[in-house]
Amino acid sequence: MFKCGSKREPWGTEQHVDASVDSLEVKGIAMRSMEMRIANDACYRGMRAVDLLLHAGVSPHSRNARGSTPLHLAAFHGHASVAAQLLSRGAAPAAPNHEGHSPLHAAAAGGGLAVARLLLSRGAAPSAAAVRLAAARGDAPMLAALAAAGGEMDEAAASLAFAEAVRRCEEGRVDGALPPLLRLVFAADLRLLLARGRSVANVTCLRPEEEGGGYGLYDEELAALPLTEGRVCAGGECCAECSRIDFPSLATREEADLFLQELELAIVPPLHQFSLMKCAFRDTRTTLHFVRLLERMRRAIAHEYGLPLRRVLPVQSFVSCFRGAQDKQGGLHADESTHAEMHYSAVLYLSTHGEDFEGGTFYWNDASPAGGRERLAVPPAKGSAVVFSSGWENMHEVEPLASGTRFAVPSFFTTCAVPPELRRAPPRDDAAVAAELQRSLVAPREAADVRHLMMEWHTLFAEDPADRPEDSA
Ligand SMILES: O=C(O)CCC(=O)C(=O)O
Ligand SMILES: [Fe+2]
Repeated sequence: MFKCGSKREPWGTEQHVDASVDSLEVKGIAMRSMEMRIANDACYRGMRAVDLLLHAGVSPHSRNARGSTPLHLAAFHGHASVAAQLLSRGAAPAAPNHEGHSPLHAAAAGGGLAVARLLLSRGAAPSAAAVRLAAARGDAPMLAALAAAGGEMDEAAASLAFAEAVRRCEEGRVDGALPPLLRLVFAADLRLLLARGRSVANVTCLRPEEEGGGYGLYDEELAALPLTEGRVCAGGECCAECSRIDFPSLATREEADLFLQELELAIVPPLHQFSLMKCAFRDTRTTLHFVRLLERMRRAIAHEYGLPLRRVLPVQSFVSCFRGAQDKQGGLHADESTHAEMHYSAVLYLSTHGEDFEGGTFYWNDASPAGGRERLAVPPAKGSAVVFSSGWENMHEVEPLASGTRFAVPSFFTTCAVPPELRRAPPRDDAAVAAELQRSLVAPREAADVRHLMMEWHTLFAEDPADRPEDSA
């Protein structure tokens, strides 16, 4: 039986051999079948033997029982020179087999990057199925090659790639291949998020009239504070424009449900909060789900406010859980007023108003032009999020919970630089990034490790290596 290495061959080479035992005679060499011989030689002897066979008249279009061509087989086994030879002899770069799989699909399944690049350069289209195969294998270079040709990850592919990243972390395989994979997932997540839609309401930035004032105020005191146009953004570099953005689906329902399952076990009464720090001491899977969502919020903020990704740092993120009637949940406040370094906020909801709980609605609370205050309701829905500039223009409050359980993930970001005394040299390469992820996220030994991660985040999860800051925030 024909076997090529130890790889599983999804397009059925083995059946092919069983099905085509027709003897042929070429230049005195007895063979069971030409197709088999090409496939075999592609695997073991490479181009020279294939060259001889092709010269002897074997067709590069020959197919096995599943309709796979020699090009499919060369692609799966990563023989770029054989594939090039077959292509130069007229092999069709995109011909599907009986299952509809193209040679590129075979390359994506087998990890033959050079063949994949060759096929793409000959016009092979990167199908969603090929992208998903590469995603499931966590093959970042293959995913990058497919994306460069227009084959970007869809939601299923991004989740497969992330699941593979989680698996590697759980199995202790945190190496230089992991950061590029995570960066691809995070970039896909932002693209997919924006495709799911959002609605933006621009608002005039507001700050306290009195310089240095306006901090630590709540409720009536805050409502009465004299304000003027502009941002404070103490110590940071914020965008000059302010807004509030509704994302109907910052997390998909499946993601929200998965995360929620974990949280329901982790946040048991009387606990009603769960921070990333506590999360990192719980288990790798929950931590990484948290990190993926937090990074999506960070990228959404950088994108919406036109800020370089390296300037947006997470300062705090936690899951809040309120159960049953609560007299007071969140009075009127502005996030930047409560903590000066909070410049951008995001609140992701994991529960739905009217289904999982009653009350608990989020309200914008603005001074009305006619005097007094006016409120605008944002009823939480599973997977939805509000993202906003944290200044005095975006005062908000949360209505007391009447019944049910309400999970939310309030997250706060700063544009302040990391204080010089806490800065570390940015990691030199992806192996160093991986080592840092292992130390501060996958297997932290003390809370300080996770705390430090927040400050290093922007260097570990930069858009690309060139975006890693040399000496600043
Ligand atoms: O849970 C919410 O809806 C908002 C929470 C909030 O405003 C905050 O934590 O600052
Ligand atoms: Fe808030």
